[in-house]
Amino acid sequence: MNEVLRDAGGATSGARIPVDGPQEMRRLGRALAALLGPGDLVLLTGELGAGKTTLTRGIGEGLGVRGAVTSPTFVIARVHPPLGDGPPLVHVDAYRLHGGLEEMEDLDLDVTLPESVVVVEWGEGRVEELSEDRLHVAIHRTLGGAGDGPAPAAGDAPEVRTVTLIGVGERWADVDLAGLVPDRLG
Ligand SMILES: Nc1ncnc2c1ncn2[C@@H]1O[C@H](COP(=O)(O)OP(=O)(O)OP(=O)(O)O)[C@@H](O)[C@H]1O
Ligand SMILES: [Mg+2]
Repeated sequence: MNEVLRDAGGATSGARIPVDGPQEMRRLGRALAALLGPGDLVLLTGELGAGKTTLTRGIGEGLGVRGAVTSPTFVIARVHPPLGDGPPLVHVDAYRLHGGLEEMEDLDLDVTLPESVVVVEWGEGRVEELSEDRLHVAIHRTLGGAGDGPAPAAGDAPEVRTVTLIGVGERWADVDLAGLVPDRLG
């Protein structure tokens, strides 16, 4: 079951969603894409290999953009143009974005951020100033239900992840993040 998170002020909304395997992570991305529009900023956090790019791949599929989303290893940002009339997806790997926001603005993308959906891996603490409204998505590995144990060693533990979504700002105040259900893969 998804857990609803809400702060007293009401300007922050959130949810905690269990995700069982990479396929389901993609399907969650597809479902999330249905909530996203031009100007939206999504910040992804989670340790190496947590599933940030996998989630972004699903977002790209859900938005209907050109090109499969892959790890932007050799570039800081990649623009995926829309195939239909939706927004482009700008996928940023901020891991090496040491100059922070200015460097991001200097990337000389051929789309503007207000017309795009911008998804930033490792974005927390680096690009918040791009928008007052933003969606923080944190991916944690969990040992089948036992919340706070050490991260399981690769290969020998249940591949369950927990995705925590926190919407910051008015944009997200009334969005039903807890209602997100991983989409079917078509
Ligand atoms: N929910 C999940 N459960 C199990 N495995 C997953 C899940 N999501 C993704 N994976 C797998 O974990 C591996 C790493 O995923 P991915 O590249 O998306 O991580 P990442 O967070 O982007 O890593 P990096 O920090 O290197 O950018 C992939 O093999 C992917 O299939
Ligand atoms: Mg990645």
